[in-house]
Amino acid sequence: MGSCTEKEEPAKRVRVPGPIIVGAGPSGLAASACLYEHGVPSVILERSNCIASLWQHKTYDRLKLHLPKKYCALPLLGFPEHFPMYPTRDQFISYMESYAAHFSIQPRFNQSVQSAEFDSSRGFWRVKTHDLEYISRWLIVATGENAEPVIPEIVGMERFRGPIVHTTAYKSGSDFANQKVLVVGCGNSGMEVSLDLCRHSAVPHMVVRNTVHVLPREMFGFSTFGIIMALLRWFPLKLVDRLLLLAANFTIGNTDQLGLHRPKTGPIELKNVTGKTPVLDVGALSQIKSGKIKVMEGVREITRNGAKFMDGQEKEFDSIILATGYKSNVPTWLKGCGFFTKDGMPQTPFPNGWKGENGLYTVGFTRRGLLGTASDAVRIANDVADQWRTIKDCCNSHIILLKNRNKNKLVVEEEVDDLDQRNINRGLG
Ligand SMILES: Cc1cc2nc3c(=O)[nH]c(=O)nc-3n(C[C@H](O)[C@H](O)[C@H](O)COP(=O)(O)OP(=O)(O)OC[C@H]3O[C@@H](n4cnc5c(N)ncnc54)[C@H](O)[C@@H]3O)c2cc1C
Ligand SMILES: NC(=O)C1=CN([C@@H]2O[C@H](COP(=O)(O)OP(=O)(O)OC[C@H]3O[C@@H](n4cnc5c(N)ncnc54)[C@H](OP(=O)(O)O)[C@@H]3O)[C@@H](O)[C@H]2O)C=CC1
Ligand SMILES: O=C(O)C(=O)Cc1c[nH]c2ccccc12
Repeated sequence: MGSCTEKEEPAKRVRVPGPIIVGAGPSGLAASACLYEHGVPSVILERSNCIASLWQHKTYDRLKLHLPKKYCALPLLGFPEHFPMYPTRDQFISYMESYAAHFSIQPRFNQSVQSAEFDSSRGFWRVKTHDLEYISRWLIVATGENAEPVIPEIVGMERFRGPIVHTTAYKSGSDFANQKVLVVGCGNSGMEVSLDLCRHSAVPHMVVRNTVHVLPREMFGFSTFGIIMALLRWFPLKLVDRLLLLAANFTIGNTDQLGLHRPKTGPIELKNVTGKTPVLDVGALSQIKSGKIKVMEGVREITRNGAKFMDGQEKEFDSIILATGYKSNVPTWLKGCGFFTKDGMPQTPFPNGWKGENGLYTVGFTRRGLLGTASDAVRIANDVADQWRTIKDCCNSHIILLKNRNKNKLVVEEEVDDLDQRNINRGLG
């Protein structure tokens, strides 16, 4: 038994000359690669045992990118030519693996960051995991907008006799074959999971409690996202939204009759303002039209055998899938810093949310998918590289002078001299 008076062992300290990056998803890898290109070493700390863990561990088998690959490429190295326009999950993971290998990125796995705090007296960040404390002048937050599942509290949930799983744990409809399944949520996950369930002879009932924009993934032979990007170059946002909705009405018809009512705000304006992604339909809509996916109003309560709905209906279900989205986890570990909202998103909106104070940066919090990640990563690397060069030049010519005059400024520089740069690039071996 441990006693309260027992002294805690001080954590072993690792001095990192370049930035510490938290998270080895696409954003962390992109930031590290861009820094590497500038000759700046970095260390990535990842809680999981692999890169792109969201994609490897928390997504379903049938997942494909829903934007064309050219809009999902990370900086400096694109997708292989032979990949299809919409790469599969496995192809995306293989792209991430080659990306990391190409830029010699070797994250430190099983290093879940428990706290990070700026030590203003020393001028550096202290980043703690269960066994180590990392120290650096720069901290790059790359833990993502999807770090944790959102699990709503629905009345009666504890009573339900069947399984309740979030989409992060959903792999395939084969686990639900011939079942009646309640899918809570109608974002891209809810739609795609419902479609997958149909393909495994399950009967999905999808809860649509609110308004939702559904757009076809392609219109007139072009990707809808490509059309959006092209229109945005020429026209104001509101006009682009109106054109988009005209075209969507023409191609998929009025979704109102299906119980899918559109928000008053257009799809791209809504995405920019709230982060709510429009559904890019890959087949769910035709299953809704044919009645194979049943659209339900909001859930009033979960019962032992099923659910009661707002419109008074009651139905039995074998399983419940929560397609209720994700949230950031930054507030749980980043301490004493007002840069993030209580929801773990940067206070400053895009495109200026990538840089905070005291060497703090964020990559992948733009609500603009992998395009946003790429834009952040390039900016961060340019900014850090400028400081890196200044420090190096300064250090080379004035090292003795500085050592005597300003000890604080030298903390990082002494470490640069101490550590073997090649090892650092490779995640400290
Ligand atoms: C199902 C799905 C499909 C998507 N499809 C597309 C698409 O087609 N196109 C597009 O542009 N965008 C898409 N997105 C949005 C976005 O591009 C992806 O979520 C992308 O993975 C974001 O990359 P990221 O590195 O910012 O975050 P993540 O991929 O979530 O990576 C963050 C990493 O940080 C780690 N981490 C979290 N907390 C800690 C901690 N405390 N300590 C250490 N490590 C930590 C996590 O384990 C994870 O590995 C999709 C999102 C989802 C959920
Ligand atoms: N192929 C691809 O590339 C895919 C991409 N994605 C992306 O992943 C991200 C996350 O998507 P997703 O997982 O769908 O999450 P979203 O946040 O987009 O959607 C969550 C859904 O759950 C609903 N919801 C939340 N709580 C409740 C509740 N208590 N009762 C009823 N409904 C509830 C929301 O409704 P409300 O609007 O009323 O809050 C919304 O419909 C998005 O950016 C998406 O584009 C996801 C899947 C596939
Ligand atoms: O899939 C996502 O989460 C994305 O954020 C990709 C994305 C960025 N901007 C968009 C506009 C319309 C549809 C998807 C996206």
